[in-house]
Amino acid sequence: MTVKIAPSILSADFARLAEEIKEVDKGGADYIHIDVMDGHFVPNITIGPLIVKAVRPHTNLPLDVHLMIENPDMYIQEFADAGADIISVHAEASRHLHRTIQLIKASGVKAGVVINPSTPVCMIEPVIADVDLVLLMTVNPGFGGQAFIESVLPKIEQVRELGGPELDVEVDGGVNRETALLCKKAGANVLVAGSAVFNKKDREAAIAEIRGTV
Ligand SMILES: O=C(CO)[C@@H](O)[C@H](O)COP(=O)(O)O
Ligand SMILES: [Fe+2]
Repeated sequence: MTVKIAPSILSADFARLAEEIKEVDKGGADYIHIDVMDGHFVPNITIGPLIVKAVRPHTNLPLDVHLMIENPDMYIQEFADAGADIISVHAEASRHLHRTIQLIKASGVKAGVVINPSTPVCMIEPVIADVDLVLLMTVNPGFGGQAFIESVLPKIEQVRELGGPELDVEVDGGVNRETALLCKKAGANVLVAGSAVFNKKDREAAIAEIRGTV
C-alpha cells in the first residue's frame, strides 16, 4: 500500500510559514495538514480560514484541514472557499454527523471524519461509506509533540476492515519512524507528522524516514 505523509504545520515556524511549507513540499510531502483549534473543543487556539487562504498560493499539495472546533457546520464553507481540499470533522463535535459530512461534500471538497483515542469505531460505522477519509487520533487532540497511544492500533485494523482498500485511513499524533511502522502494519495509509518533521533540520530525510524508504 502506498503511504502518504502529511506534515502538520502546527510544529512549523509560523513566522516563516510559506518557506516551511515549500520545504516539506520539496521534501516529498503528499498533503499539508492544518490543525484548526478553537479553544473549546480542545484546550488550545491555533488558526482559521485566513491562514488557509494565505498558504494556498504557496503549494499545489492538497490542504488537509483537521477541524478541532465546536459547531463545525458553521465554518465548513469558509474553509472550502479558503482553499481546503479535505475537511475532517470530529464525530464528537457534530450533533448530526451525517448532515455535517453532506455539508462538506456539498462544499466541493473531500470529507473526512475523526475520532479521539477514547471514541470507539462503532460511533462512525454508519457514515464510513459516506467519507473519503477516516482519521484516527493517536493522541488526545490539542497539542503537537505528545506520545503515541498504542491502544489505538486495533481501531486502525477495524477501520481498514470496514472501509476496504480504497478508504484513506489516516493517523495523527506521536507519529515517528517507529510508530509509523506500527500504523502501517495495522492498515493506515496516511500518516500525519508534526514534530517528527518540523523539529528536524532535513525535512526530506525526516519524511523519507517516516515513509519507511530509508
Ligand atoms: O491534530 C493534532 C494535535 O491535535 C496533530 O496534527 C499534531 O500537530 C501532531 O503533532 P505530532 O504529534 O506529530 O508532533
Ligand atoms: Fe491534526
